[in-house]
Amino acid sequence: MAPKKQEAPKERPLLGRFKSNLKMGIVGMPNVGKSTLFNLLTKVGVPAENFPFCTIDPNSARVNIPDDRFNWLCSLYKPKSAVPAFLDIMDIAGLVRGAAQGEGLGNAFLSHIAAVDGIYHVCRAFEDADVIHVEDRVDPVADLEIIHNELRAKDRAKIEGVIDSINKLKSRGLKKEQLEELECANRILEHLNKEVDVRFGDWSAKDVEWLNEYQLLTAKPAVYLVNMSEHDFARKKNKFLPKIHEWVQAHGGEPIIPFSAAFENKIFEMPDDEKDKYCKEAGVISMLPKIITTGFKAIHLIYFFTAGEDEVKCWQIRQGAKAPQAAGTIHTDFERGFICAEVMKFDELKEIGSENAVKAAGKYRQQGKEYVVTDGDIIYFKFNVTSSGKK
Ligand SMILES: Nc1ncnc2c1ncn2[C@@H]1O[C@H](COP(=O)(O)OP(=O)(O)OP(=O)(O)O)[C@@H](O)[C@H]1O
Ligand SMILES: [Mg+2]
Repeated sequence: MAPKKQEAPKERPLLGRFKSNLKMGIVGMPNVGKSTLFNLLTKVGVPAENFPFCTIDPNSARVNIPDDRFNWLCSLYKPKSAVPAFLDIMDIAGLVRGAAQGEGLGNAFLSHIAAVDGIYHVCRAFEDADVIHVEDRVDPVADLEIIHNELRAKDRAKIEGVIDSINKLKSRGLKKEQLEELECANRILEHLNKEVDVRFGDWSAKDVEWLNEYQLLTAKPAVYLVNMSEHDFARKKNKFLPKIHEWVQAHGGEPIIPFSAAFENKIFEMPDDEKDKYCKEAGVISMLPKIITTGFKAIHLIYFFTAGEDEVKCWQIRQGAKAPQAAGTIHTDFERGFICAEVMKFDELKEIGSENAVKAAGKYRQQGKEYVVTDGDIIYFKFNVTSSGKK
C-alpha cells in the first residue's frame, strides 16, 4: 500500500504589514541613548541632550544596508548606477511607566510605535551619575518590564475597544464574520492577560488576518540593544548583561546586540585609518552594521539583486514572496506578464566568477510562478505583456 501522503504544514501569513518599505522604531525609557544611536545610524545630526524628552517629534531616516555581496557585484559589473537595500528607522521619544494611561507624553509615543513594524529596544546598561535616569536607578531588566507592560496595556485597550464595538451591535444580531472576529479578539485578550506578547501566540492564518488589521504593539518583532560604557564594551563584560540575556530568553529569545553609544560616538569622529587602528588595539568593532542588518531581518525583509552593466540594484521584498510578486516590485507589468525568473545564486556566481561561466555550468536556473525567492538571488525576469493588457 502506498504510504499515506503527509499533509504539508499550512503556510501562515506573517504577522505585520505586507510592504517592502518597513520601519524599525527605536524604543526605550528616557535617556537610555536612543537619539545618540539614531544619530549615529543615520548621521542626521539631531543633537542628543542629557534631558528626558528631548526627542518630541519622531525623527525618521533611511539607512543603507551594508552588504559585502552588493559591493562584490558592483566591483564585478562596474555599473553606472548602484542601489543598495535600505531600512527606515524612526527615533521615538522615551516611554515612562504609565504611558498607556497618558503619563509622560504617553499616548502620542505609543502611537508612534504603532506606525513602525519592528522595535529596537534600547536598554541602558551604563552607569553615569551625570545622565539622569527617570526612575533614579540603572536597572535595565526593570526597564524592560516597564516598557513591555506599557505596550501590552495599550494592546489590551485596543482589543477591549474592538470587543466593545462588536458587543454594541449584538442587539441587532451579529453576522458570521463579526462573531468570528469577536471570538478571535477574546482569545487575543486572554493571551494578553497572561502577560505574554502577542507575537509569541500560536495564531491561525485567519487570526493573523485580524491581527494584521489591529497592528498591535506587541505583535511587532524586537531586537534588544544593550547600551554600555566604552570600558565594558571593550572588556566584553557588563554586570547587567547576563540578567538581560536571561530575561530575553524567557521572553521569546529575540536577538540581543551589546554595543556602546559612547564608543561608537568616539570612533565616528575619527578619520578612517585612525579608527581602524583604534578598533584593532581595543579588539572591538563597530556594532552599527550588525544593528542595521539585524533590524532588517527582524521585520522579515530580504532582497534579491538585479545585476548588469547599467545597474546593480537590491530589491527588497518580504520573506516568503514568490517570483511573480518579486517581479512586481520592479514593475507591475513584470508580475502581470510573468513568464519565468532566471536565477543565479550569489555564492555560485562568486565561486565561478562570471555570468557566462555560470550559464555554461548550467547553474543559471529557470524558475516558475511557485518559486520562493531567497535572500541574495540574482534574478533576470522574463515577461510578456500584450497590448490588451492580458498575458
Ligand atoms: N554608552 C553610553 N555611555 C555614557 N553615556 C551615554 C551612553 N549612551 C548615551 N549616553 C548619554 O546619555 C544621554 C542621553 O542620550 P540620548 O539623548 O541619546 O537618550 P534618549 O534615549 O534619546 O533620551 P530621550 O528619551 O529623552 O529622547 C546623552 O548625554 C548621551 O551622551
Ligand atoms: Mg531621544
